[in-house]
Amino acid sequence: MLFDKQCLAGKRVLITGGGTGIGKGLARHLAAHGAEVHIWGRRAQVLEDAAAEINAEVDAQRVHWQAVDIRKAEAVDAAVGEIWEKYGPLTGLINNAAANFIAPTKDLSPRGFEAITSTVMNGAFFTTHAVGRRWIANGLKGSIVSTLVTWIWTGSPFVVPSAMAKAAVNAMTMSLAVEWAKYGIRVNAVAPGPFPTDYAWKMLNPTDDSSVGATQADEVPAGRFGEISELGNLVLLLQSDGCDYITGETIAIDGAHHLAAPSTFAGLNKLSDEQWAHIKEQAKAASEQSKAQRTV
Ligand SMILES: CCCCCCCCCCC/C=C/C(=O)SCCNC(=O)CCNC(=O)[C@H](O)C(C)(C)COP(=O)(O)OP(=O)(O)OC[C@H]1O[C@@H](n2cnc3c(N)ncnc32)[C@H](O)[C@@H]1OP(=O)(O)O
Ligand SMILES: NC(=O)C1=CN([C@@H]2O[C@H](COP(=O)(O)OP(=O)(O)OC[C@H]3O[C@@H](n4cnc5c(N)ncnc54)[C@H](OP(=O)(O)O)[C@@H]3O)[C@@H](O)[C@H]2O)C=CC1
Repeated sequence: MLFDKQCLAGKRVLITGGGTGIGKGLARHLAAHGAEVHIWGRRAQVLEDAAAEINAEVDAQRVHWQAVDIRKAEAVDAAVGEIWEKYGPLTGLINNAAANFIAPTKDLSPRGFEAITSTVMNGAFFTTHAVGRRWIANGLKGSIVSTLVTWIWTGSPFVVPSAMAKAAVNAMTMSLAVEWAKYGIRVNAVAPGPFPTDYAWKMLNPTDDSSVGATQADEVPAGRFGEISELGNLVLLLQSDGCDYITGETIAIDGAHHLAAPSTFAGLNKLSDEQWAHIKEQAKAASEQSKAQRTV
């Protein structure tokens, strides 16, 4: 193990979207290094199962969950208040929840745009605001890390609402790093390349035709996908007290993918309307399955 098993003892970190994929991997990694972790999502059973799984692994009740829709500012504020009252102040926040699907921009409806941007941009702001203003009011320092993506620098066709909203969270990162440095609040972000997770791949690579650049391991100069433990180590460092002078940074962790150019969805330019209809049908089927489990 690279870091001491207890290096995050005394830390209390909230991870939005912590019940699945990367968020769950980060929850596991931080809990395995001694942190108390709070995970959010909209499906109670998914969160309960994730918390139970990790707690069994670490042999302690270190992971707690709340069903919260981060698009609802009042629900976010109430849930953060509940953590403060029941457990004590958070020391860290990971803005990780997101929504996304690939689609030709000309065919996007306003509601499709809103579904993605309200989650990625508004959700990250509401959570950051609810946590940050409590830190400031209580005179506490804290660490915020947002999970972005390298297309904040390159842009990417066919995921325009995501690219726009992630770029907005990058702007929030740089802006608040300056505004909140005097309170001891650090605001950073990570920009992962491809780390295949179940749901993201159903949304971004739902059919054989959609297997292009951004989701292909052989187009990563490092020749492989990322491993969540690597991302976990980076986030752990940013959540520890070991590098407090880093703030306002977005750190790529992508095996040099975005520097090598094919890491966007540009390859989807060749698809026909029929192929797009099939992609939408497959992605929507996955969404419907997940929506049926939502409790908020
Ligand atoms: C340079 C780049 C290098 C990087 C390379 C790395 C490669 C990977 C990079 C990955 C980066 C980011 C990844 C992610 O963010 S993956 C996250 C995936 N996870 C999720 O999306 C979880 C949450 N998802 C959801 O909640 C749903 O799936 C959904 C996104 C659909 C939102 O659900 P919601 O209930 O809010 O919305 P509705 O179902 O009511 O739909 C709202 C409108 O959107 C339209 N819609 C929905 N799905 C599609 C689709 N597949 N195609 C087109 N349109 C869609 C839907 O019809 C609604 O609109 P209308 O009412 O007008 O019909
Ligand atoms: N996988 C990859 O290669 C990459 C991923 N990323 C980023 O990493 C993060 C995690 O993605 P990944 O693990 O792959 O995908 P997942 O779909 O597994 O994770 C997204 C999580 O967000 C939660 N979520 C979505 N909407 C809301 C909402 N309104 N309120 C609360 N929670 C919500 C989902 O839970 P629920 O639906 O139950 O609410 C889910 O747990 C995202 O920010 C993504 O953009 C960045 C680059 C690459």
